[in-house]
Amino acid sequence: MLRYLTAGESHGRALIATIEGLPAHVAISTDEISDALARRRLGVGRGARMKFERDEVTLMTGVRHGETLGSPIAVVINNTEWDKWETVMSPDAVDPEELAAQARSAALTRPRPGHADLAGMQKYDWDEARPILERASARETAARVAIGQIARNFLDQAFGIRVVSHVVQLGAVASGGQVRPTPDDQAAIDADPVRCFDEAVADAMLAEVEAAKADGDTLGGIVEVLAYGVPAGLGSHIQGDRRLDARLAGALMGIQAIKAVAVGDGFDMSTRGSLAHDEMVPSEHGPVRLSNRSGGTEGGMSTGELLRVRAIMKPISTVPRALRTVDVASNEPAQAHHQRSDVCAVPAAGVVAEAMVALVLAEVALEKFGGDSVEEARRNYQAYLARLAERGLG
Ligand SMILES: Cc1cc2nc3c(=O)[nH]c(=O)nc-3n(C[C@H](O)[C@H](O)[C@H](O)COP(=O)(O)O)c2cc1C
Ligand SMILES: C=C(O[C@@H]1CC(C(=O)O)=C[C@@H](OP(=O)(O)O)[C@H]1O)C(=O)O
Repeated sequence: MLRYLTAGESHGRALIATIEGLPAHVAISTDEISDALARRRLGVGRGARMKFERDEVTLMTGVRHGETLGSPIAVVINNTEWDKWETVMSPDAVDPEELAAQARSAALTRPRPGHADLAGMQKYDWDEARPILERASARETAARVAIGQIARNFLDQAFGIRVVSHVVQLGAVASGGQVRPTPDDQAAIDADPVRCFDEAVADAMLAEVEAAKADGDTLGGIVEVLAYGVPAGLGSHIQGDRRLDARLAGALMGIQAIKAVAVGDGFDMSTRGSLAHDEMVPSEHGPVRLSNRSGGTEGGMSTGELLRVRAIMKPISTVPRALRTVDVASNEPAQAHHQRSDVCAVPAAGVVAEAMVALVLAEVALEKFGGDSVEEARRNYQAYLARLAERGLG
């Protein structure tokens, strides 16, 4: 069983992620995790914080001499800005006068539309938004990307499964969707300021971000994650919560600001059956599908075709042209708090989505193949492939 959790506040001392259930001998290094975290900072449209803050990674437990031990892994990402927040975010009680002297400690009583602020203040009994926004912030996604990288290495080393993402829509500018990168294109995608692989629209997407910025507005979009090398038979039809499509959707919807997920042709599938399904014909290796509209899952199981999922991100909630809200201290109309913010984080959301897809795939692959070492997982996987071939089904 694969289990993972993150902890940490946006301006706290550190983010922490733990993951348990990965086998022994997954090759992983601190540098690889740091590189993954650097990728999450990519993309035009991110705010000032991306420039001055660094992700300082320490692999605390579960890894020795570049290999996982099979024991719980704990990763810490230190917040390099901690000295500025030490009083405001102190775990222990602080001198009230010292706290009041800090501009950062001002009570946030004007909840920002689109954020967790108001619902969190209602639910957790707080008079201001700081105790809520600190954990609701997508700063937390750094912790997921860190453990997602270990899951990625496991998938690649045991099964040759590789994940890549690209931006397919930014604001009103959409790629035709037919230009699909492979994992070998990752460097080229990351080099593009909007992480778009479709040269025909990349410049227009960039212009869309600049226009939103000039207007004091923010921008949403759509990312697509592709997983290559996924064998048929991961996930299951036998219970809703075991379905691969349901687990992918849950994991992607669990990312801040993701408001819809489409598996395969997703929202375009409400048409005729003859236009929606993937016909099969015989081949010397068994049945092959003539198309992949399903996006690589049928009946909650992987089909062996390219896994293709999309996540729809809403525009950044903190809009520079501040939105109307209510000051809950006075119940008077007010403008929402705004200090700084990303204009667009869709390119970064793609990197987070890759991590979540990798974690789900690692989970279902371990359910199917088990294994306490990478070698054992690989052997079990190869035995399964051999059995499919023996039956003329793969
Ligand atoms: C990578 C990433 C960066 C984000 N950066 C910001 C930001 O700078 N400002 C902001 O208002 N929201 C940002 N968000 C979105 C908020 O975290 C999110 O909208 C908020 O927590 C409310 O959650 P919900 O949108 O899922 O309801 C970001 C989201 C992601 C995935
Ligand atoms: C720090 C990160 O993202 C933050 C996510 C975020 C939000 O509200 O989600 C708001 C911004 O932070 P702040 O409110 O402090 O300016 C982003 O910078 C990060 O991704 O590492």
